[in-house]
Amino acid sequence: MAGKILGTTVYYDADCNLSKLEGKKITVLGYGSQGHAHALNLKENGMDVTIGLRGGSSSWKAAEEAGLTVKETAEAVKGADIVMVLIPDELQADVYAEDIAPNLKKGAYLAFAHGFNIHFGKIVPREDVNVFMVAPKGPGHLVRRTYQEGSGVPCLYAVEKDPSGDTEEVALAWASGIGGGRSGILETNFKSETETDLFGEQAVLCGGITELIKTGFEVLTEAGYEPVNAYFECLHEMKLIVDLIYEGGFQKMRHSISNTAEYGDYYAGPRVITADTKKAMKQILADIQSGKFADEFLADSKNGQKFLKEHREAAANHPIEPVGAELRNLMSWLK
Ligand SMILES: NC(=O)C1=CN([C@@H]2O[C@H](COP(=O)(O)OP(=O)(O)OC[C@H]3O[C@@H](n4cnc5c(N)ncnc54)[C@H](OP(=O)(O)O)[C@@H]3O)[C@@H](O)[C@H]2O)C=CC1
Ligand SMILES: CC[C@](O)(C(C)=O)C(=O)O
Ligand SMILES: [Mg+2]
Ligand SMILES: [Mg+2]
Repeated sequence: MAGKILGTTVYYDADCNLSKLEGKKITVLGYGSQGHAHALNLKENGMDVTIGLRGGSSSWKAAEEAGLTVKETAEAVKGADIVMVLIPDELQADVYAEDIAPNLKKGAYLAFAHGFNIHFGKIVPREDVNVFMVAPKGPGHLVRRTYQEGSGVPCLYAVEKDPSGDTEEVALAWASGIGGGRSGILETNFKSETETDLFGEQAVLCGGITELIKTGFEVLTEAGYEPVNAYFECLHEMKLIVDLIYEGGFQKMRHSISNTAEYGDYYAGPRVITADTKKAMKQILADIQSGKFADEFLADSKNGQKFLKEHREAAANHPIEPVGAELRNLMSWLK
């Protein structure tokens, strides 16, 4: 049953009322990482789900093959009781202005999996519209996979506007319907989710970890060591070590490694992540809080994603990638 964890309210399936979704027309915009997971999990929970996509979308066929009704965005929004916006953040404001706002019925629920556009004021819904967020704390493909396996990814939820008076119940039902209530649905607000999510992915989960792995790999290979050894030490074992931390904290991981490794951990870690690194992280957070990051990210999108595409290409051509591709061929369980 519902409770508090470290001051945050947490709900489970038993606290959620799926009937808040039953009989409602649900539209999920986008059939990508999050879109396919929300749509399929809700459909398997008996909900009436339509997918909205742009004409000619590469996702159209996959959604239809999964047994979902697919319509162009504006058509899919018309008559919907709940519209969950699961298209890329940088496109949402334009799609909202062109296809969603003119077709969103009075009193509808407008939902997001990340607070970016509401928090930074890029989307400002009408006063009659209920606005909530269900943000899974994990990639969409795991939202789907864990649901199929019988568990679920924990979700944050938040309510921004509640003219109907029951938006929190609808949000909790959504989070439960996609599997979040099996592990926990935690209350937050749009500001906190947006800023912590952006900080996490930039400084630690995506930006931080890939730079750490890449730099370690470069140091070893530039010193003449075999790329295979460098890959195992800096990338392959990362998952195994993080799995132990995930299961039982730093203590479980340090219990499992040798004393040599544990001594080296305390001896060298603070030389890699220094006071300067912390200072840089604080600046990253400040740029998120001020909206500087959001504006630069959106400007890059309007500029044909020049920054994103150049960096995507450079990363794909880094020497660690062919080494990984070859080594993963040895790992039959990854196929
Ligand atoms: N990825 C993740 O795991 C997480 C994402 N989120 C949030 O979820 C939201 C969706 O992200 P994510 O799942 O990564 O998105 P994806 O990039 O995976 O979604 C792409 C989908 O959106 C469709 N799409 C693109 N442009 C349009 C358009 N103009 N009109 C209609 N459909 C369009 C694409 O179709 P096509 O291009 O074929 O037309 C495709 O189906 C974001 O707010 C994100 O921050 C939150 C938590 C985790
Ligand atoms: C860590 C990246 C993420 O925030 C996520 C999967 O939670 C995202 O935006 O994709
Ligand atoms: Mg996230
Ligand atoms: Mg994110």
